[in-house]
Amino acid sequence: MDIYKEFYLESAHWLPHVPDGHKCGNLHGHSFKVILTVSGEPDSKMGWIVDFADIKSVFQPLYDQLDHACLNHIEGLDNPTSENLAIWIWQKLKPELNQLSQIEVCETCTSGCIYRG
Ligand SMILES: Nc1nc2c(c(=O)[nH]1)N=C([C@H](O)[C@H](O)COP(=O)(O)OP(=O)(O)OP(=O)(O)O)CN2
Ligand SMILES: [Zn+2]
Repeated sequence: MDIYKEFYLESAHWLPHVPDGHKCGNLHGHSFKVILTVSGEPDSKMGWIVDFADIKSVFQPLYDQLDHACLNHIEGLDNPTSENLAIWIWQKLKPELNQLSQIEVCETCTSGCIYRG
């Protein structure tokens, strides 16, 4: 079974490797949506896989780093595509949240990526 928790980040970025004239080479902002999926079987007594609040707690330090920040200035995010952001979050979160199975990063309402490690 899968459960998920959504987070919303207001962050700025630019993409340093796009060709001259590409709009994403300019500093701009997104309301990023990050969806963390955790998989497993519900505990027989609690009836849940993990408390949603525990997912929130473990993501909070990363949220604090990413929200209202320029992503390019964060170590490891000098090229902050959706793909690289998903990998960055995975690498930081997986050791703390063993049942993490998927990270979805949406840059806009129509664009995003899904990473499963
Ligand atoms: N594979 C990827 N492609 C692009 C990424 C990315 O992270 N991975 N990022 C961008 C830009 O950050 C851009 O801001 C978002 O892209 P896009 O979907 O083109 O944004 P628009 O709102 O302009 O989309 P429209 O549907 O054209 O309005 C670019 N590509
Ligand atoms: Zn962008």
